[in-house]
Amino acid sequence: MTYENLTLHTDKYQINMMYAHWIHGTHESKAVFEVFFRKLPFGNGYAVFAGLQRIVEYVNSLGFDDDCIRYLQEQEENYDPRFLEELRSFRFTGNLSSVEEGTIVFPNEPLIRVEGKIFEAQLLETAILNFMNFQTLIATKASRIRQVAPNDILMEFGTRRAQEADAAIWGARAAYLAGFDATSNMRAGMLFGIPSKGTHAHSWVQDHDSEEESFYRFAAALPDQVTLLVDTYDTLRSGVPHAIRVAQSMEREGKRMGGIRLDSGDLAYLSKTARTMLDEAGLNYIKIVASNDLDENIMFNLKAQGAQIDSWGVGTQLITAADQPALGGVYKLVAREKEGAFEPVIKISGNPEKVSTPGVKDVYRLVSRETGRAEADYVTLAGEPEAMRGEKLKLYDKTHPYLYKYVEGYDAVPLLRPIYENGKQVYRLPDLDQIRRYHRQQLELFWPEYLRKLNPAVYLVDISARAWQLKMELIQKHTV
Ligand SMILES: Nc1ncnc2c1ncn2[C@@H]1O[C@H](COP(=O)(O)OP(=O)(O)OP(=O)(O)O)[C@@H](O)[C@H]1O
Ligand SMILES: O=P(O)(O)OC[C@H]1O[C@H](OP(=O)(O)OP(=O)(O)O)[C@H](O)[C@@H]1O
Ligand SMILES: O=C(O)c1cccnc1
Repeated sequence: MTYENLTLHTDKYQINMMYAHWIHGTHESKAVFEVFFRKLPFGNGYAVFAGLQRIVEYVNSLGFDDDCIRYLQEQEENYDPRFLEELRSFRFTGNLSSVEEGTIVFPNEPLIRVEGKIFEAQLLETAILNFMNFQTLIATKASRIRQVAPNDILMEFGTRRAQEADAAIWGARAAYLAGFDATSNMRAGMLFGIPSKGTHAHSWVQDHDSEEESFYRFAAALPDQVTLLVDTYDTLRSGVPHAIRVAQSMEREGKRMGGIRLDSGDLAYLSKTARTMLDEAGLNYIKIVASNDLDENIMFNLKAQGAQIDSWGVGTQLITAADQPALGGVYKLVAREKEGAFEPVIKISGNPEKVSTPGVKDVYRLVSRETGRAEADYVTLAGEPEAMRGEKLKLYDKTHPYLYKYVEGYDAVPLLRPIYENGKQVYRLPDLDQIRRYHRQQLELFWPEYLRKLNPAVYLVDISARAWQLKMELIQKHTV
């Protein structure tokens, strides 16, 4: 059963709302939705935005074909056949702006803005959140892992534990854009141009009469930079000595072994002892690769213990974002068309964090000209001129308004880029290596205090006085 069309990759309630709009003749009226998340994952100080390429591919491929129409007809007898006929000509004709992949992002700022016919904008919610939430989560996890091993080789090994095939390949891509060096997934390598890397499994060793024979045969087949897994029987008594013998015999043929891999036991002790054994045998060029349920915390600990690990294979914990398996990004209506103009709308909640910020918004990163570092992100109503003109701004902490700071002498970098205008794609998707470079530049914009893994400083995301005023007015309007 393969069916690639993603048009019905949405919740039924979206189609029901589309239908109800169609019934009442309001389906062509315009609306604006914004995507944001409220809380950073993993206790991290920032998130790494990802998912845009998938969103663009999805929007470009939208189309209700015969199978979709037939299914909708069968599923819901209320749907008028004329509505279903109209779906056949459905395509996205609106505007979509988004933060670029690899951008460092924070809670409560617009990351994607969709402006279009309500009929169209409503359908997109589920898929956009699905792609953005997952990929941003994995990119953020990968970025944390990169932080603890800034100079080592990082390999993504997660496919066998991923939540199915799409998660494996898009997760591999997210990991790469946030700083991993390679993936073991060949399809992700082929589709996205990610370097692929691999060693061998225990089965290779088990499938031979002896470990040593298995090493010789593997090295003979793949002499160029071969990495041997040394923990099948006894790492220090058998695996490492056998690998050393094979490496020495390779040297006699003018070849060099790439590495050994440790996949169990005390990785600090084993790597240090293996390093000494390799060095004493004159094989200091052989790298040590580690794997086994690694994450940024274990890696940090291993480094603190002086582990001699050059290269890390990280699977389950990364690809499943095991310590926080979902990012809570949301897609909220911020304005609707009324009598030909956009009217801001709000969602009130007993939980102050869940009260939405009404109105069509922009977001700027205020980068100090003096230090080259980001001072704050500034969320405005669309078109507010002060930040764009570089005027002195007073930024408040909205929970504790007595806390404020002035910023001036900054460049206001708009974070939302036009991706679609009137349904036409106006953004050229960068290639993955450009995104990786851009992500590295993004990291350099931030003081290390915001980037540290544990208890990072909270970066200021401020909303303009006008946006705040509008929010207060709408809260009052709806609560009296
Ligand atoms: N020195 C260390 N300090 C902290 N954690 C470590 C250290 N060495 C290994 N670990 C981690 O401890 C966890 C448990 O390893 P465990 O001992 O269960 O593996 P194992 O039993 O040796 O191997 P396996 O069960 O996969 O064959 C793994 O996540 C591993 O990465
Ligand atoms: O541990 P992860 O971070 O997910 O990395 C991938 C793991 O997959 C492989 O073994 P597999 O899990 O298939 O078998 P094992 O647990 O017996 O080593 C590999 O040896 C790693 O241990
Ligand atoms: O190449 C490897 O060593 C590898 C790949 C996937 C999972 N575990 C290990």
